[in-house]
Amino acid sequence: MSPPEFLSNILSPPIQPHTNRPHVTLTYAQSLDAKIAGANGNQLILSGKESLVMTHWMRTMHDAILVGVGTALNDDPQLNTRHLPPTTTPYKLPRPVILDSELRLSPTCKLLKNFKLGTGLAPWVFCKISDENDEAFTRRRETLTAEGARIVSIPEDSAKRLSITHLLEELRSSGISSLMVEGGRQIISSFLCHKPLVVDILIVTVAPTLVGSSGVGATLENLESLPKLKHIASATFGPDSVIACRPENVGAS
Ligand SMILES: NC(=O)C1=CN([C@@H]2O[C@H](COP(=O)(O)OP(=O)(O)OC[C@H]3O[C@@H](n4cnc5c(N)ncnc54)[C@H](OP(=O)(O)O)[C@@H]3O)[C@@H](O)[C@H]2O)C=CC1
Ligand SMILES: Nc1nc(O)c(N)c(N[C@@H]2O[C@H](COP(=O)(O)O)[C@@H](O)[C@H]2O)n1
Repeated sequence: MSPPEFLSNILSPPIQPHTNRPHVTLTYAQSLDAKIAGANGNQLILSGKESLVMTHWMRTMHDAILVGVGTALNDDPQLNTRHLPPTTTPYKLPRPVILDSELRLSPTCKLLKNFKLGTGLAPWVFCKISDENDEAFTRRRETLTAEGARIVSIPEDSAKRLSITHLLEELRSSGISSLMVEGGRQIISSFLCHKPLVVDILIVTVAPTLVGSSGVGATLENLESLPKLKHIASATFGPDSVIACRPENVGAS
């Protein structure tokens, strides 16, 4: 069993990292009207089973998979490869990575449960550099560590968000060559609009569904902040269209 040709063509395994950061694949599923979730952020299963399998193949092709704490709290994701066909050789599992300044991740989340059951890698949780007198923060750190998470403190950027530059450098020096970023909305915007560009490839599944104006849109940013894209490839998986693009001028190592 191997990934669909669509993926092996555009991600040419093994995916090559840059000197100081992993290769970054940004991916998400959206409705025809560009919504990634329902009203109040309700999780929607937009992908049909064929494109979901494609996404799980994509997960096996990356060393790590990142979501924001908004998604971790809202969806309680597993970020594993359970939709792939059974096989005798286990599939490579990506390292779960969560961006979580305040350590709000639940100690009972599925990512930590899967780690304890031996069905997932220990999550790496990136947080802010805290004041050592912040006892509540220290307690949350100790609790998550006891449950198996690796907690990594990194600086914030000028907008008081965890610095994507520091995150990517830290991942690269921890042996992560390829990172798949799955969302949610704020994370998609931060990665897409980061200067210098850090997204190597954008792979979007478009499901033939309408969500309406109460849904959560894929990006928060205005047109001027968003990169120009060059189309790389498209394919259909069941009823869904999957489009791969590369931001123009990405690639500095
Ligand atoms: N259809 C799809 O493919 C997907 C849909 N979703 C949907 O997206 C929604 C969640 O999106 P959203 O609420 O925006 O949450 P996100 O998952 O984007 O997480 C955002 C949080 O991450 C933390 N964070 C830390 N550093 C950064 C940074 N540099 N940039 C951005 N965020 C950072 C912040 O919390 P703090 O300040 O506490 O650190 C922030 O509030 C859910 O409804 C989910 O279902 C999610 C993934 C995929
Ligand atoms: N590919 C895809 N299609 C959808 O319809 C989705 N809602 C998502 N969401 C992302 O997948 C995470 C859930 O992963 P698990 O099924 O728990 O492994 C969710 O948190 C989003 O990141 N993706």
